[in-house]
Amino acid sequence: MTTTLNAGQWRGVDLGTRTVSYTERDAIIYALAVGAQATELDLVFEERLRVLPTFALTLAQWAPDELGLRGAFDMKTALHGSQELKVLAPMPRNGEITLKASVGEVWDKGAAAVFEVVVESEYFVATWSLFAPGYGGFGGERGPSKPAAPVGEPTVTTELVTSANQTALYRLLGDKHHIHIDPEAAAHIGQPRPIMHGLCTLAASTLPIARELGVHPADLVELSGRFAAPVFPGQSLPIRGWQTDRAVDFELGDAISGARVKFAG
Ligand SMILES: C/C=C/C(=O)SCCNC(=O)CCNC(=O)[C@H](O)C(C)(C)COP(=O)(O)OP(=O)(O)OC[C@H]1O[C@@H](n2cnc3c(N)ncnc32)[C@H](O)[C@@H]1OP(=O)(O)O
Repeated sequence: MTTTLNAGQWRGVDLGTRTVSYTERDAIIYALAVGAQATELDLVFEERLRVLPTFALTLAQWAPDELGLRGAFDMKTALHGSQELKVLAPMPRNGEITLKASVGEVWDKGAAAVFEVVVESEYFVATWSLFAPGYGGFGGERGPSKPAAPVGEPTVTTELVTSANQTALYRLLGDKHHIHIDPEAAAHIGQPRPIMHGLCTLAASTLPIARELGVHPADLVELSGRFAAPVFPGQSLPIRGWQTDRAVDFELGDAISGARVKFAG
């Protein structure tokens, strides 16, 4: 461990403000990386482009990375545990966004610490939860427990089909952690081969759900979910959802639990 602070002392630390820029090309590559089809012109054609709100999360990847770089946890063993996104306004097709990041709560799970990183902008507020084995035991609060399993039969059933090349494409948007591309780095966290980015899997799940509901995926206004088990590129997983109006509580196989997506309208 490279830090002199215990995990709990990172609570509330300011991680800085950055202005990031992107083009239509970035937003289209992102849409393809989370499973948009060539026929979904609103997602892949500059002239009709609507930016997927989850694209914002790739622009903010520097924030959880900044906490790791400052030495709060070992970036080679920490995993993305869960994510929340609240959309405040639609993203422009291109331009600049200013993002302000800070550490939220730090939960003490005994064998691990869970660090929350909160990113705020005029377009969205997002919270990353990073699961850091070996950093618990600092005498902090345990925080939220596992989400309750949904009750009753699902009202939305569909499937997430991932492709063998998906992480190789998704990483070009900014999350270049080696566990998603390098078998040696994956082996270091006990995985037989590179694993999907949690944010790619979570965002990709919202496209088949939107198709089932007959809504536009760019109308997403809320998204959250816990990464319960790794997903491998090329895997297909069932989505089981429970719909209330334009919101769906869902789980993705055994990989994402306690998830929720809500669309405007
Ligand atoms: C930089 C990396 C970027 C990435 O994108 S990585 C890819 C996406 N992420 C993943 O693939 C992670 C998949 N999830 C897992 O492999 C496992 O899931 C974990 C290793 C994260 C945890 O599993 P285990 O060590 O067996 O933990 P437990 O015994 O189930 O729970 C211990 C406490 O930790 C809380 N917890 C478990 N999982 C998570 C999570 N994903 N996010 C936040 N908290 C978590 C529980 O609730 C519980 O605490 P309570 O006893 O208080 O209930």
